Amino acid sequence: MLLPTADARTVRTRSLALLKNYRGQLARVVIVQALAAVAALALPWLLGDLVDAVATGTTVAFVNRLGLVLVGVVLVQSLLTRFAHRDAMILGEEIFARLREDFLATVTHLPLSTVERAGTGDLIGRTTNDVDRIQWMVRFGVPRVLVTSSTILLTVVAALLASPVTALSLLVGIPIIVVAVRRYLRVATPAYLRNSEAFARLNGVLTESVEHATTVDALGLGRRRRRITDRAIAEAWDTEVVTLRMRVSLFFWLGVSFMLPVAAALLWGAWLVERDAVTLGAVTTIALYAMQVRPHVSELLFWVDELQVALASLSRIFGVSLVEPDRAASGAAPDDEHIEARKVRYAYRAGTDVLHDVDLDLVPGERLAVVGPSGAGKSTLGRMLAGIHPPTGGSVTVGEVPLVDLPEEDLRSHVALVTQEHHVFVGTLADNLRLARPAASPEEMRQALDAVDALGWFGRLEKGLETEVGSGGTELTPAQAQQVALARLVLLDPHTLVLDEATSLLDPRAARHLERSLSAVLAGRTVVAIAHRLHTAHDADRVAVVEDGRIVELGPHEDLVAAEGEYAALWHSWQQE
Ligand SMILES: Nc1ncnc2c1ncn2[C@@H]1O[C@H](COP(=O)(O)OP(=O)(O)OP(=O)(O)O)[C@@H](O)[C@H]1O
Repeated sequence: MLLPTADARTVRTRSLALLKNYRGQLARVVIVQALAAVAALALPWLLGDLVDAVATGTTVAFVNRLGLVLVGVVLVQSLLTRFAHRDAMILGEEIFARLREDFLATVTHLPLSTVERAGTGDLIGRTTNDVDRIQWMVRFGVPRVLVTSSTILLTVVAALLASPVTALSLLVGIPIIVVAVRRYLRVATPAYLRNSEAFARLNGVLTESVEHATTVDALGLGRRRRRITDRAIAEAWDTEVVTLRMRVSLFFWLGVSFMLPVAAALLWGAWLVERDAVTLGAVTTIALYAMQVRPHVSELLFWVDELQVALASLSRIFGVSLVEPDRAASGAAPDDEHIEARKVRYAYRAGTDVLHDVDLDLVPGERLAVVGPSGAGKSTLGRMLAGIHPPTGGSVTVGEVPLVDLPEEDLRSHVALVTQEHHVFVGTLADNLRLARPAASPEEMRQALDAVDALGWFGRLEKGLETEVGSGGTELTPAQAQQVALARLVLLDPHTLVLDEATSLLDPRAARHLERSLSAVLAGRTVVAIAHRLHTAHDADRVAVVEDGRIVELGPHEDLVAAEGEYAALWHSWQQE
């Protein structure tokens, strides 16, 4: 199931709402551009006057004066055009920045379960390809559409003012444009969608072959992969031919419609001049306007085409904000640190519960180990206890308030999940630590690193907290990355921690060192440890045995061993290993 896409109406209302924030700037761009266009329109007008003056007889001084005025007009027009372009580009950048920030805020608050169900590929496609397409449209398209449409409008108005009868010739291309563009728009969007889908498939096939080249080689799949690739290329080729044919036909008819007004202005003008209905100068003016408006109409239509692609991307981008939130802060505040799960059920897919009415009462300050066979539901229970997903049934509460009723930032100050994924974000070490507590002082961050036994390597960093880390910066080892994550927990300071296989992926030496760091972090907190090595269970205050989504045994290690049940069997077999 993919993330939703917004319908045309939503795209329209959201785009207008976005543009509304820039009403002032938009008006400024249009006004400056209109002034530039008026200056540009003065040229044909003055040239028309010149032709008339020469035709009826005039002085050299008049021609010189008009020449000077023409130079002045060109200068003013260039200056105004420059300002109009600059303002339009700044506006484009600001609109795009706003769109991107809003989108990022939405994406980072998406319910995890929805992203997991949709697959990260869809979201990544939207945050990269679609954002790029919009960027192109907003940065260059929006300013150019403003510029070209205001120029076209003013040219037509100026032509009508200069000589209404002759200006009629400008309209002859319109029926052809309307028919060609309407036909094109009808087929363009589905054709472009098919085209991008075909290229996405081709990309997938190529990436798969390259990424798994050794497997392809080992199993002798070369010929088969080539056949699949050829098919994908053929499909991409076919869709590309369709879109190209579409464009060639469109641009042929547009070319005709652009040339037609110039020819019409000359023929119609000549006919009118012969009958003394208009002057030669008026015909010159209109013919020049017809020439002048051509590139603008052509550019506007180019952007109309690009707009189709951008609108498809916008509907995918706005679609992300249509995802229903999986929680809403109720405003209730927990009055203690007691976490309790009551009749918790959870289904990743509707109708297939992986947890069945789980009850668990955590004693504040205790260490609880969760053990059980693979796929029993341990991690899912851990995620429920940390408030990552809202349960499908039942509730997990802290101080009687459901975890999912707390604002996200409050939730993390109560309970946090520690997994083996420790991403180091691009930025400084301080940026990475402040993710947990934005207001943390350098001293607090240093103390947090000290608490997790990281001062050794930290002391060797020349720039200390200001060291750039993450991809492209100083490379941190997996153990160091994990210590940064643990230092973040110290800063976050939740009273309860859920550890999911926190140290299992590291080599034993690093793991022992990290366990020391970890125990410093765990001191004084309630801890739920999802245990894969039973010695964690042995050291815990209580052990919960999960099987098929149920807690089947719960109690201290000694009691469970004495009871000779599931846990005792696991314990004995682990000891024998
Ligand atoms: N994101 C997911 N989407 C769909 N099903 C899932 C997802 N994550 C887990 N499951 C399923 O839920 C059940 C419980 O999985 P869970 O990871 O909670 O078990 P576990 O006891 O932690 O297993 P392990 O020790 O192997 O990690 C399994 O059947 C698993 O296939």
